[in-house]
Amino acid sequence: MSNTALTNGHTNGINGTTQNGVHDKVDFDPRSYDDLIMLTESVRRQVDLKEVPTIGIICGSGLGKIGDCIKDAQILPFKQIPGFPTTHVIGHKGNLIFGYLGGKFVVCLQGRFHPYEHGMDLALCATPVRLMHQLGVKNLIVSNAAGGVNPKFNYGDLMLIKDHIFMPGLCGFSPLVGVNDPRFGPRFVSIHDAYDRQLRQLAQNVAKDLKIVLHEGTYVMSGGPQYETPAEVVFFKTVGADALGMSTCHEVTVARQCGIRVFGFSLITNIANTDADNSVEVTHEEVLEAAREAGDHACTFVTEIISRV
Ligand SMILES: O=P(O)(O)O[C@H]1O[C@H](CO)[C@@H](O)[C@H]1O
Ligand SMILES: Nc1nc2[nH]cnc2c(=O)[nH]1
Repeated sequence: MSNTALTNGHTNGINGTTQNGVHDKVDFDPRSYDDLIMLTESVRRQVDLKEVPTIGIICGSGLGKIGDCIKDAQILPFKQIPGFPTTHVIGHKGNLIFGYLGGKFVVCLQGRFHPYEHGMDLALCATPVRLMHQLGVKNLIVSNAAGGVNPKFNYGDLMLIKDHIFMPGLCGFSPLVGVNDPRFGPRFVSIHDAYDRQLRQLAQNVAKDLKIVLHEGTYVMSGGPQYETPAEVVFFKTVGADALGMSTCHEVTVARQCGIRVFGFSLITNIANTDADNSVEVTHEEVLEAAREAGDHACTFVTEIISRV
């Protein structure tokens, strides 16, 4: 089957009307397990699940090319998924894609929800990970565009995420706050091994074979949407950051709560400036341009990792 955009069972989202009897829930509560099950059932009804998708992918800003590489793709726009908000960030297409990559049946989020877009409702923004878990995902590949802090990093490099500093999470904005339904996973989640060691080793082997420069480092998620001041970049550098972004950590936290193994990588789209006397502007256009240039590269890397998982 060639790539197919699915238009049956249309719904307009959280507050939308539904057609074809697909979903009659008007309000979606991201902390309700029952709502998650309804969301999952709606997706199952709209897609022909040929196999259980055991691998999930989340595409970062401008990295939607990874989703475009999927074969026999069934494309479900976010607006057809009840409970999913819309994504407003340019470079995030807003599709849930099912199909084959690296010889495996995968589910891919071509676009993500950033907390700054949705009133810092991190549970809502991480709902796609809970959906993936319900669908059978065991391994999650998360990607993002990030500013490089480590002086060894260059524009266009890839960084494997070894660990993270989840700034909103440290300030009480965690997707796990609020009443916890134990069906989502434990109340207290150990996050010491968030980025799976075996998958990191596998990725290093892939990078070596493909002759790709792959750094390893710590990703910091700030709340955004503003980029960092030079003083903030120095602060993050001092506490151990190698790359800066505004996503990923909430998704990884939820993935770990439900027992999904995680592999994450950042594409270094700009070099973060530490000197207030040397004004260097960062723009989202620049971020997207870097991601566009690295699209094929990232796609080959992810495809090869998946084929070896
Ligand atoms: O993390 P992703 O989705 O790649 O997006 C990154 O790019 C945007 C800024 O240019 C921010 O949203 C930042 O988080
Ligand atoms: N916070 C943050 N996010 C980014 N996403 C891409 N580049 C950057 C950056 O420099 N800072």
